Amino acid sequence: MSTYDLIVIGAGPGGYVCAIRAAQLGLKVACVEGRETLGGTCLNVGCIPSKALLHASHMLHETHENFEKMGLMGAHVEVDWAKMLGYKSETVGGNTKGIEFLFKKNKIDWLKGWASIEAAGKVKVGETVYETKNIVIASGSEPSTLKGVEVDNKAGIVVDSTGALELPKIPKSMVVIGAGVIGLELGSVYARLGADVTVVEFLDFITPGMDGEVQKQFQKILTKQGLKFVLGAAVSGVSTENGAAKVTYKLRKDDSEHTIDAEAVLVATGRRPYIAGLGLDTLGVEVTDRGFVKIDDHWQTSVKGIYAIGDAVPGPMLAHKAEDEGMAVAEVIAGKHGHVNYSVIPGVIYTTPEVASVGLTEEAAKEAGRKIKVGKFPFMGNARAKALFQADGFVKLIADAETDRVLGCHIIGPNAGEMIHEVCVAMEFGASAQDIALTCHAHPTCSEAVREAALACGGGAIHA
Ligand SMILES: NC(=O)c1ccc[n+]([C@@H]2O[C@H](COP(=O)([O-])OP(=O)(O)OC[C@H]3O[C@@H](n4cnc5c(N)ncnc54)[C@H](O)[C@@H]3O)[C@@H](O)[C@H]2O)c1
Repeated sequence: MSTYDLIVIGAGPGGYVCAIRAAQLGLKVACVEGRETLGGTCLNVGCIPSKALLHASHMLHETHENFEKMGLMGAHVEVDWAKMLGYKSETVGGNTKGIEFLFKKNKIDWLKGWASIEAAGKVKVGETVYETKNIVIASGSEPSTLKGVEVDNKAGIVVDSTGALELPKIPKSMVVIGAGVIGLELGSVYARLGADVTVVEFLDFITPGMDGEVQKQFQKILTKQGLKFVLGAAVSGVSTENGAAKVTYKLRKDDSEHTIDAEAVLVATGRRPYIAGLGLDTLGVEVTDRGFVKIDDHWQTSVKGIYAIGDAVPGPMLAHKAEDEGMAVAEVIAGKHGHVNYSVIPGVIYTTPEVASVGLTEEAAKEAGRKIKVGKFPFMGNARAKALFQADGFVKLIADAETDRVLGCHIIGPNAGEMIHEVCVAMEFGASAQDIALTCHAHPTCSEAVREAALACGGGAIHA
């Protein structure tokens, strides 16, 4: 059997991107994937299917809430759930097939099955042991479990993010446990589809790690959209009876116990690395106390020739962070320089409006003792956002008080997930807020709000 230069374990965004880049650099590459289709969590049961449902439910919301305001009259649009799920599956299928095509084009062997590592240089799939010079672990993550809560995606009552993508019906009521990215994206899907959604969150605020002002405004916007929030509440158990669920939680402020009944419960309390079965213990690959694979500056684990990237290693669990690491580690293995700028990794919540951020929050900057300027601009002053009925948010740009260098940006607004990239590029180039302010922005666009926030870091925004 021929020897590979690289075997990548896992064909999610980290793994498949790593395999493609390594093949482009002339390496002989195989990628092991046990799922029926390539693309990992992101394409199969994560980013992509959820975006299809977010889009469809947003369209529904537009017909119900905004069409009449624009003079678009007519019959009330109804949901055909089976058809909507079909659209979601087609979106997924088109993308996973695309990766298969890219593998063929780049002459990457797809080793079908679940891998374990016998030793450095030996990967076992089924009964076959493959020889390779290098191994990259890109095995991703899985939903974490919660004590007292049993997820059963098949039954479709208490589900995790995977089960929430194909509930048997649109529930009349839903409890979402955890006000993180998954809980709020999928919670807003079902709220728009007509469910009465209550989000129960352990902390006293939503979206931990985000800018404080963004958290508050985002919660207000979601509340206006019909989501209810119970904050400072620890869920201690969920029971099911007669096709419905009862969620028990304790308020942290007074330890009082409460319950909520719901037709469906989404458990969205985080994800954990998926590395069971790889045989890392036997190999002596070190892991952190939270179960992430330990790596050095070149993504190499404690065992030479075995690398790890993506959700399996510490850092934000984001597909694009995994992709960047995948490309970088392929470069390193090919003897070149791989680089990831961890201070410029955007984060996006794909609700409507979207929430996007990059770099330092105001709180983190202050905690680090940095002197900063904050330039804020509300979308109320942006003509385009107003025409889209999405003017409730703002752009907040953070710059160094002395050098004016851009340190971070936080946006709630229409297509914030697209807009954030102008700031990412600016940060990569070490730009100042003035550089953004002096850059001509097309009118009328939502991106003008980014320029206005940059102007607000200096002489002042024009339309504020
Ligand atoms: N758009 C995106 O970029 C995107 C989309 C989906 C997932 N992801 C990533 O996937 C990972 C998992 O997402 P997530 O939303 O599940 O996790 P998360 O860590 O973002 O949020 C989980 C929330 O659950 C709360 N929680 C934990 N235990 C609780 C309890 N007993 N009762 C009440 N609340 C409790 C936590 O305080 C936290 O706010 C994240 O790293 C996220 O960034 C990203």
